Amino acid sequence: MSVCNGFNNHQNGSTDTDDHNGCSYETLLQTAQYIQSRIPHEPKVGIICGSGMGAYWHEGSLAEALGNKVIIPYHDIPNFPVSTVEGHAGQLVFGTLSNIFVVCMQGRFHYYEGYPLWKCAMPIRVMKLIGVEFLIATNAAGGINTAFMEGDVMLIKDHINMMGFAGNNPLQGPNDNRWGPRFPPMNRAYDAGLIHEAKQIWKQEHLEGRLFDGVYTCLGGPNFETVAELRMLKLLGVDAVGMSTVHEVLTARHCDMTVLAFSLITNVCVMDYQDHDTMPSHEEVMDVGKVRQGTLKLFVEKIVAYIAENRLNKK
Ligand SMILES: O=P(O)(O)O[C@@H]1C[C@H](O)[C@@H](CO)O1
Ligand code: HPA
Repeated sequence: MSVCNGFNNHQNGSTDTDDHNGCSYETLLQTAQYIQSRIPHEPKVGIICGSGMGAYWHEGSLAEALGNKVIIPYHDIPNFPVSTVEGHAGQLVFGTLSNIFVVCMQGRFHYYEGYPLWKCAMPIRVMKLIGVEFLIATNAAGGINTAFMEGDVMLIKDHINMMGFAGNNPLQGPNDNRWGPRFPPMNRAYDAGLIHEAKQIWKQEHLEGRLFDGVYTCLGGPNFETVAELRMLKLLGVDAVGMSTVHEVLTARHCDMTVLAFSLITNVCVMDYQDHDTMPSHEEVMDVGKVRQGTLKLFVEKIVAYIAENRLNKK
């Protein structure tokens, strides 16, 4: 058995960050085989439940709503990282949603936790190996677009890979063609058809609140941004800023998954020096997530139903 460095695994407990391309295809096959031995079906849709969408085991979360659940804590999964963010449940939850078998990542991995980007995104490759074709990634983000208010939802139509500008990319290092090509295109990272359908669903279901689309960027965190940084991001065309998702989407597109992603705007970014009272906090992020999780749960459920009826087996 090849043991991969850099994981809090059962074998070595090490956190070596040098091994930047992480685990080999063969090692992740072992991870996938462990998971497959615990579940009754292949999930075709993977859902990342971020801070805005029940990363916590709150009653009423999407993961809790799955039928015939199989729950696998991350710490039981060979080669998997463990969640360290306050409140993140840290488990894969399998089960039925809209009559198909799906997997929810309840809690994700962030760069600021000390994990390199390839490791933050490694669960995407595991999802691929167990059968996932469609990824729905959700996150909490700060609203930079001045039209945005707390509680709004932004479908991600594109991203700016700020960390990539600095040479930090989950795909760096040797490329294994079994995952995907050395130079993957990213101009259609977010599926335009799914974005269109998601907007239709929001309207048809009369979901509560406002839905936008826009450009997301991920910074390394863990600090929230300075006023000058936010102003710079605004100039660059960023609508919402967070600390995740981009590296997951790069990894998912590299292995040819279809991606839909959205941000819950949990706070309006403080863009001027006169505002002495407003300060973002993780507590606020969790609170807004809790308030909005019922609506987002319904949203995702309907999107999954659409995928099941119209997109599965048609890729
Ligand atoms: O996991 P996501 O991207 O939803 O979480 C955001 C970014 C930080 O982890 C956290 C800040 O409160 O929320
Ligand atoms: N900045 C970065 N990440 C975030 C924010 C923010 O304002 N809100 C929630 N996640």
